[in-house]
Parts: sequence; structure tokens; C-alpha cells
Amino acid sequence: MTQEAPHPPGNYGDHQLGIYLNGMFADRTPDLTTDLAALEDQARAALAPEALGYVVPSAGSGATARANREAFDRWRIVPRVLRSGARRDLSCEVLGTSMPAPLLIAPMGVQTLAHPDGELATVRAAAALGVPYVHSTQAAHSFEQIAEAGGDAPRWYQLYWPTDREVCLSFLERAKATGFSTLVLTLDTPMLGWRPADLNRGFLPFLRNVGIANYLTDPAFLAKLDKPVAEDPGAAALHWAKMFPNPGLSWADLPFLREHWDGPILLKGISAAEDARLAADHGMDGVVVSNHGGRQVDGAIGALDALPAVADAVGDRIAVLFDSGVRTGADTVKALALGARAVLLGRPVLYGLALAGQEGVDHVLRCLLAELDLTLALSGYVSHRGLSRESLACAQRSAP
Ligand SMILES: Cc1cc2nc3c(=O)[nH]c(=O)nc-3n(C[C@H](O)[C@H](O)[C@H](O)COP(=O)(O)O)c2cc1C
Ligand SMILES: O=C(O)C(=O)c1ccccc1
Repeated sequence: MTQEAPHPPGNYGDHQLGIYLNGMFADRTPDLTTDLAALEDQARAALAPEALGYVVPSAGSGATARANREAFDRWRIVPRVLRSGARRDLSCEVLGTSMPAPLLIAPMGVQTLAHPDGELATVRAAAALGVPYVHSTQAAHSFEQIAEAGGDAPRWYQLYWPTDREVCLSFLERAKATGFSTLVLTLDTPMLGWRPADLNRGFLPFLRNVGIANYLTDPAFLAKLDKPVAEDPGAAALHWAKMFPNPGLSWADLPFLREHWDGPILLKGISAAEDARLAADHGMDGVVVSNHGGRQVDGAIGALDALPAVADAVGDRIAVLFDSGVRTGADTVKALALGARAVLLGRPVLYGLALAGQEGVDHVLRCLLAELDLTLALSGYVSHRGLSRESLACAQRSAP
């Protein structure tokens, strides 16, 4: 996408004054908390038990999700002063996509679990701000529906590579035809991690035909079914269950993607510097350092702990993006300072969605952009481009 990213006339941080003025002159306070780290608590009450179990928890004992947060807590920002920061510019371009700030919406499937409008609400909120939306293969809405709702705004496509190559090719063709510019191949989920909250309920939305909209609208997928979906929905879901797990994928498969995708390709779910090097050696355009928000390997390295080594290994060759545990503007600053070109926002988007649909996602994005802008300004930066490891210090451990 080449369109200019929308940018406010002032700074994103001006949202803060708007909230105070609303409180003063209109006696209005925000419906949702502005403390994005606390949004999860508010959202818990809005989510049905099965949806809550799917969205909020992580794999196994939850150790990886905890490690994600602990990694952020080990870094502190070192603010600078007197550096003329009246006007900030957060805009940037990542692999040819212009964005108002180094922020994208992480690919997340089955968003109708959070709100009946699902991905349509998310993509509309993202499009209004120009924040790129990444469409999951496991979405509850199809490529075509997302394209219609998202209009000209930037959008990327996240591929779960099905074992059926015809379906894979058809997904790539449809994504191209509907204006998705960039491909994100997720590699940390060739099959589902061990997720006790879902297992205890015996709940997997896809087996109930929720979150397989891309498949159920796909000619190559439908051609493999013996009966129309309406006649035998269970068979369609089981057919999905057969082609989704793909643990046989290897580096040798990547040329196939290059052959069938014209735009940039990123590999998502990278934790090891050596895998990032292999990605660059295999001609990939970028990696997303991520552990899927702790939803896959229990006991994995915190994503932010993995970031510096990946940035050192390939940061000058390919784009390094980051997600897993980002909740606040300060988190974003830390990830950017440690070498990420941009961050992807995960669960907080779904919490906003659950609480207030499109408006809730808009709230989350505006708050994050404002907090990012203010954190940068208060730390002495007019742009995230000025950040480096020098911007941070390791937190001192308190004496035992
Ligand atoms: C409910 C849910 C569904 C997700 N679905 C996908 C998906 O379909 N594809 C994908 O690559 N990542 C998926 N993810 C992972 C996110 O892209 C991202 O890596 C993760 O949410 C980041 O962690 P955080 O939510 O703790 O910030 C999903 C995450 C959640 C919470
Ligand atoms: O829930 C997820 O994190 C996810 O990405 C996924 C995708 C397909 C099947 C199961 C889980």
C-alpha cells in the first residue's frame, strides 16, 4: 500500500487533554479504563466463559506469558531533558507499508468470540487511524469481507500454511486479489499448544465452524468436501482439522511461498537468533519476534528477552518486528529501543473489542498511541527513531 498514513494535526498525546476537557466541560469520563495494562480485568467480566478461556490464558502453567511481562519489567527508560520536543513524528514505513506509528494489530483469529462484529469492528477501527491490520487465516470473517470493511487502509495477511497445497495457493491468490500487501507466515503454531483452559472445557471454536471463514468461502477447500457445508457442517470442521496441523514444514518449503507471493514475507514466531539468520539467508524480508503471547510453548524465553540477540543477528539485513506482552506505551518504547522496527498489539485489542466493539478497539489504539507519544516526549525523543539501547537501563535488583 502506498497511501499516506493519516497523521493528526497535533500530537497523538493530545488525546490526553481531550479526555480531561471532556471530564471538565461535558462531565464525561471514558467508558473503558485508560490503563491498558488493567483492561484485561475489565474485559474478563464482558467475555463469556468459553471465550474468556480461549482468549486470556496461555499454554500450560502460564510461565511464558509471565516471562513476557517480567522481561519488560527488567528494563527502565532513562529520560532525557531539554531536547526541543514540541512536535513529534511517530510515522514510519515498514517494508513498504506507511503507518502513523510503529504499531500494527497482531493477527488474531476468531474475534467473534470477543464481539459479534469480530474482525470487522477491528479492521474498521484500525483503518480509521491508518494502523495496519493483520488478517488471520483463522478469522471469523473472510478476506473479501475484511477488504470491504477496511477500504484502502493498509492490511497484511497472516498465513497458517495448510497441508493441502491447493488451499494454500488459493489463500495466497485471494489475499493478493483483495489487497493484502504483505505476508506473515506464522511458524510457532504448526499445531496447537497444550491449553488447559480450553481442554478442561473441551472447547475449540474451529470445530464448531467458528474461525474457519476463510476455508468455508474457499473454492479449493469446498471442492474437497463430499457434501455442502450446510448439510454436513461437522465434516467441514473435521476437514479443517486435518489440514491445519503442519509440523512437517521446513526451511526447504519457503521458496514455494516466494514463488507464489509478490510482496514482502515475514516469519512470525521467532525466538532464536539462529532462526532469524536462517530467515535472512532464505530471502525473507523480516521476522516477528514472538512467542504467540505465551500460548504455545510453556516455559519459553520471554519474547523481549529474545529480541536483542535477534536484532543483533539480522537487524541490519531484514525488518525485525515484535509482539508478546506489549500492553503500554512504555512497553512499546522498550521494544523499539531493543531493536524492533514496530510492535504488534495482541490481546488488548480483543479486550477493547469485547467491551465496546469498534469503539473499544478505537479506544485502545488511541490510548496506546497517546501513551507512546507522551512516553517518547517525556523521555526526550521527537521520534521513535532516536531510540537505542542507550535509552534504557537494566532495572537494579533490590537487595535481598
Ligand atoms: C485469541 C488469540 C488468537 C490468536 N490467533 C492468532 C492467529 O490466528 N495467528 C497468529 O499468528 N497469531 C495469533 N495469535 C497470537 C498474536 O498474533 C500475538 O502473537 C499475541 O497475541 C501476542 O501476545 P499478547 O496478546 O500477550 O500481546 C492469537 C492470539 C490470541 C490472544
Ligand atoms: O489461538 C491461537 O493462538 C491460534 O493462533 C490458533 C490458530 C489455529 C488453531 C488454533 C489456535
